[in-house]
Amino acid sequence: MSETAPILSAPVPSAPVLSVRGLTRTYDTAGGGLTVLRGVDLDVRPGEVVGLIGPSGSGKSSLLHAAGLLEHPTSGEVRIDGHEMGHLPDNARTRVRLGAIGFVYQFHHLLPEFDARDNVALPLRIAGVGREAARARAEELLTKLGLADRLTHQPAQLSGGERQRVAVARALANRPRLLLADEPTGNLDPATSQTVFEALHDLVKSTGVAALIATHNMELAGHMDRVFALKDGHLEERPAESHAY
Ligand SMILES: Nc1ncnc2c1ncn2[C@@H]1O[C@H](COP(=O)(O)OP(=O)(O)OP(=O)(O)O)[C@@H](O)[C@H]1O
Repeated sequence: MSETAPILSAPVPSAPVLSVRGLTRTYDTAGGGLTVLRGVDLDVRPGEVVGLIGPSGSGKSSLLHAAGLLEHPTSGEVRIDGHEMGHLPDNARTRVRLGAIGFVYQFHHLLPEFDARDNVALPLRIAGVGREAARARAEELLTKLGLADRLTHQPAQLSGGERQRVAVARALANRPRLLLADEPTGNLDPATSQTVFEALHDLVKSTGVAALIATHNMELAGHMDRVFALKDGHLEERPAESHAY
């Protein structure tokens, strides 16, 4: 597969990048069914940074996992670029996930034996991009993230904030349509969180990727385009400047 191979057929005109409708998620537990999502609707459009807040255990990760095609919801629809994902066979869902969706987690999950550039190039190499082209793309992204002088540093030689910026670059390497981030700054001090968020935010705006970011950081949530709180399994949009739980 080349870097430009289409992952999905053409986007449905004017469809959001991510569209979730009537999403429910019930886990089987020893104590019986545990329902954490009770009918979630959400759209995220190109270039939008949408925040997801809510107390621990409210279902933020569950929503991201369903939106990112890592898990099937119990019911409801997940559409990417207007295409319903629920009926796709697993190999097609995996292909969409690898090509159209980028993930950033609280912990960077970088490979310790690879330097920053090769960590970012890895998803491109997996997608079949040649070594030099993959490295060039990695350098371009790392430079945009202010890491031009850290290309050959291994993760252990980077600060926490630098590692998270490398993780952001890796998530965007394949030019995904959708970026999903689960507490991307949850492990960082407030000043570093701000730096990482600003870098991520600028890249979202300049690339037009659609971003959904789960966070406990209300300061950062205040800088997002829209913010939704998960409460009792439902999403409630929070008006600007009042992103409180
Ligand atoms: N595989 C699973 N099996 C059973 N219960 C689960 C499973 N995954 C999550 N849960 C439960 O579902 C609820 C929601 O979990 P989830 O991780 O989505 O919340 P969260 O809002 O992301 O929390 P946090 O902010 O702490 O990361 C929690 O009560 C959790 O224990």
